[in-house]
Amino acid sequence: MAALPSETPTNQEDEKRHAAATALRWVRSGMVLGLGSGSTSAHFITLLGEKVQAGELQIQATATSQASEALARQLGIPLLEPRRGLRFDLTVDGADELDAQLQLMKGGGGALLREKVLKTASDYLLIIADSSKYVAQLGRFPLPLEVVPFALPWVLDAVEKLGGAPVVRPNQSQPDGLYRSDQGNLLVDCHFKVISEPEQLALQLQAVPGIVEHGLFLGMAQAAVVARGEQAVVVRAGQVDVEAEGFAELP
Ligand SMILES: O=C(CO)[C@H](O)[C@H](O)COP(=O)(O)O
Repeated sequence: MAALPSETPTNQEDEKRHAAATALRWVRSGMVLGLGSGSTSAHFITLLGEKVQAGELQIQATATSQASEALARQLGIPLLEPRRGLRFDLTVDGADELDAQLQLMKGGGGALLREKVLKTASDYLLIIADSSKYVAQLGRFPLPLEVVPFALPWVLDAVEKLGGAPVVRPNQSQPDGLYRSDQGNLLVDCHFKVISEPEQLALQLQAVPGIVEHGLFLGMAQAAVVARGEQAVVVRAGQVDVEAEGFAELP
């Protein structure tokens, strides 16, 4: 795995904010943006909102979750509803894990379905992450699945056969004690420990009826900004560049 610069003691939240601030260099006035979900994306949306309020950026956006949409609305970011033909110049989103080949694990915040929908309608996916997310191999973080409630028992059986220990995501504030996605579906977190063949696993999961989407995002991201200590590095498949003037140009 291509190495990040050596670690200096830092706060994870500072790294998230630093990655989000660096990602602003990708944004140009006139762009239509996809807004990701989770705490790193929330930093990005907040910083973006400040630029919009200051009149420094004119952009429009669609969010990947109700939470991100509410934050963007509160900050005065012009929002677009889903419609046919809508495309995004750039989507900026977090990840639970990423490797040097830009294989991603996403969905820790439960928004993987909308995240994949927006990514598929985007010309460019930029991932923003703190250094803890950069891994040699995917799988330590449990792989999230969005699952139709009726199909749950058979999905659990199928995941077990594939070698992952499935856990239905809890939410104690719900009457049934279970977490629901923005679509009203359940989330199942699959503990594989190591995912040695992500492409094969993705195909196997796609073949299980009732799994609406899985959290493996393979071959989808163009670049990632990973913050470590005071530095932000840009990861493109197989390559790590320490922050440098001009790296942020879109291809
Ligand atoms: O995939 C996601 C939500 O579905 C998030 O991007 C992922 O969970 C990272 O979250 P955070 O930035 O809070 O660490």
